[in-house]
Amino acid sequence: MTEFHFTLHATDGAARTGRIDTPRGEIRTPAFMPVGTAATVKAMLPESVRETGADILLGNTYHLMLRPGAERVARLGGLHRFMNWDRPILTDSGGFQVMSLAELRKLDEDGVTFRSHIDGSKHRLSPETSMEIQRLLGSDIVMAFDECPALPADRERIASSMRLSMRWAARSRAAFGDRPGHALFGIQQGGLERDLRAESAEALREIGFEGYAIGGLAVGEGQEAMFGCLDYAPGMLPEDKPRYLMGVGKPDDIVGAVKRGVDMMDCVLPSRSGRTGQAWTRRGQVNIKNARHADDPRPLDEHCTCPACRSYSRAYLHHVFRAGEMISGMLLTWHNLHYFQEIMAGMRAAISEGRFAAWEADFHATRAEGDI
Ligand SMILES: Nc1cc(CSc2ncc[nH]2)c2nc(N)[nH]c(=O)c2c1
Ligand SMILES: [Zn+2]
Repeated sequence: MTEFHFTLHATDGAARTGRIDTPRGEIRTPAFMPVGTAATVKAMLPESVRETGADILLGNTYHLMLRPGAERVARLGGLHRFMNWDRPILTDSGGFQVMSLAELRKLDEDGVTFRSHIDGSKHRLSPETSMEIQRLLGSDIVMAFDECPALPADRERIASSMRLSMRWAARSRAAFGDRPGHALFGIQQGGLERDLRAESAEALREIGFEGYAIGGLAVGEGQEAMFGCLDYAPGMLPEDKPRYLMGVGKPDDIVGAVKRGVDMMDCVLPSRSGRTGQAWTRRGQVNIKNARHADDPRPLDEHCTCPACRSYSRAYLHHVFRAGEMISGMLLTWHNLHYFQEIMAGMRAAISEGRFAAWEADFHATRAEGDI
């Protein structure tokens, strides 16, 4: 049985490239993880997600515990079997989604009680129940149960929330048990406060995890503040373990995060914006619903090798979006996920060849501002 093991191959400044070996396959870092919230990457078949270059995808404890239920998924063979994805899966621990989606939630030292946004039924999440749910799902990378304070928040609120999350991190570690080949990641909190970020990193290092996430960012602070925090936060975490920045982001967020030492990221952006007609390309964004594309015979991006760009015109994509046809969301999601993976592959190669700065300069130079 292959253990869970991270190997660093090369660094270029603070940027790193490497590989995570897991029993279900390798994860090439820096890695972008598509989000499969309800056991599906929306509008994509799993084999298509793999074709875009993804090594790992995300699932959600919150959504799956409510529907179809973690016990049911376990009875049916676990999440990999259930959704026909046999490579690594990372599941978030649920606390973040409760605070952003559930109704009537009550937070206390032990955990959080909430009502389902689907049918109003009452549920409880704690470090212990989150670990049990993620075990039932069978995910390869389990996230510690944390609390992510909504910003803006004052320093005292951020400090007390972070310290609660650190107590929950210790309980998550204890409840996770001994699961060879599986990983538990701790989540650093502390908002934009450097000293609180350091306190959190030290607390997590004391407990010991197979990987470390940077939480509490991409919650409305803006790119400048996020990068300011990423100028020091990744370096506070053990350098021989993967660093996962949660919920990020737009292409230029991703490039800036990798530049600052982040190894893994996830975001709903490429899939969600694909369904709304927003295409991300190396020359900037294309809003395919815009009338200017109605007669355009060119592909979204003439350099792109994805199915949408190989075989369809902007005029066609414009038409099927305007007509509300399902193929519209499929093709743009595929293109966006393909493009995001192309960015990751480009950065992995550039870092391993010591030319990240040149790659980054070219990345920014070709991105015309606004719609193209
Ligand atoms: N910005 C952001 C995003 C997410 C969701 S990541 C995700 N889950 C499922 C899909 N994507 C976070 N999750 C946790 N547990 N903690 C955080 O601080 C946090 C911060
Ligand atoms: Zn394409």
